[in-house]
Amino acid sequence: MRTRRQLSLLVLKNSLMNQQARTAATLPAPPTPSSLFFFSSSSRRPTTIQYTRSRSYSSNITMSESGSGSANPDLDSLFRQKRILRTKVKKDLKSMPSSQKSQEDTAIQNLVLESSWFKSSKRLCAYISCTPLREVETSQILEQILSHPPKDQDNHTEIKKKLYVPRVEDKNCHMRMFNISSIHDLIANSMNILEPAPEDSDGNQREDVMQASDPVDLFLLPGLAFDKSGRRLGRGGGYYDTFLLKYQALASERQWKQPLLVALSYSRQILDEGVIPMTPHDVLVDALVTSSGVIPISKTALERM
Ligand SMILES: Nc1nc2c(c(=O)[nH]1)N(C=O)[C@@H](CNc1ccc(C(=O)N[C@@H](CCC(=O)O)C(=O)O)cc1)CN2
Ligand SMILES: Nc1ncnc2c1ncn2[C@@H]1O[C@H](COP(=O)(O)OP(=O)(O)OP(=O)(O)O)[C@@H](O)[C@H]1O
Repeated sequence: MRTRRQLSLLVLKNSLMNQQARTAATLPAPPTPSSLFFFSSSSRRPTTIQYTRSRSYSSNITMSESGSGSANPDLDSLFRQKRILRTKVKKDLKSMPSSQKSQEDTAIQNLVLESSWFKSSKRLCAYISCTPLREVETSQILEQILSHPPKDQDNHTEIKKKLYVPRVEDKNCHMRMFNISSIHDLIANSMNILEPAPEDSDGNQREDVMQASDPVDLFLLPGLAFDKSGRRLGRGGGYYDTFLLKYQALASERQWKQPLLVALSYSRQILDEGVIPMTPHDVLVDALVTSSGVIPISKTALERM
């Protein structure tokens, strides 16, 4: 089995290969290292980071020990900066007044439920919000999807949406998304997050989204912090980035439209550009939903939202 470090180097290699195949438009000019307060000003090794606006973030890190496959201090430093930022954001979320939290939870979910891109979605992957993690709630959205299909303006019942939710398979960034049709399909895992068992109560295998014959059109993503360039800081497991890269590759292979990646965020989770450190496997989101409104970021989002 590969170690996390080997996996990361593999992803870096794939990412560099993918970069050649993609048409990448340029992100806004990156801030200078001195303006990134989480970036060390004493980096001892040469690091060139190219900011690309492709569906996944690709950074080209010049390794001073090229080809050695040994530790990369620049990458280590970025992961360290991510850990520091996670601690800071978690502390800030803990201090969020519960009245503000519930006001934002309701506003964000209503924005999603009332949006055309949500209403028109047929198959979606969403997270099951976990209260101790202080994530934006998804309970109202999930309830709406799983209970009664919404009615459109002419009072026609829309086609019931197909919902896939995450299940962590192991500690090696491996997560799957299974189809559920009821909230009762979920059980709490060791991290106290509700997730589906791979088999239903009749012993039938649930559909894994990677095996589905039709494309997912929408992902509702959790995260600890985001910026208006689409950068997303997760909880550090690498689960979502790994999954999204695999799903994007599957969609390309099958010539499907790429899914819209929408992250749900409290206002305080939106950080200034340049503050969120990016590592090679990070996938950019297409849009953010905050209590103040939807923020489309990518060209895809501007076209579809
Ligand atoms: N609701 C929800 N489901 C999800 C995710 C998520 O972020 N939110 N995941 C997204 O990947 C996957 C699970 N990954 C997770 C990774 C870390 C932690 C967690 O509890 N982290 C602690 C710190 C633990 C530690 O430091 O060892 C924390 O964040 O406080 C939870 C889920 C799949 N399901
Ligand atoms: N110094 C390091 N060098 C290489 N890989 C590392 C290093 N530190 C952490 N990792 C790996 O990177 C992955 C975490 O990536 P990252 O911190 O970008 O996750 P995330 O984007 O916050 O999480 P997610 O994708 O689940 O939302 C983990 O698999 C971890 O083992």
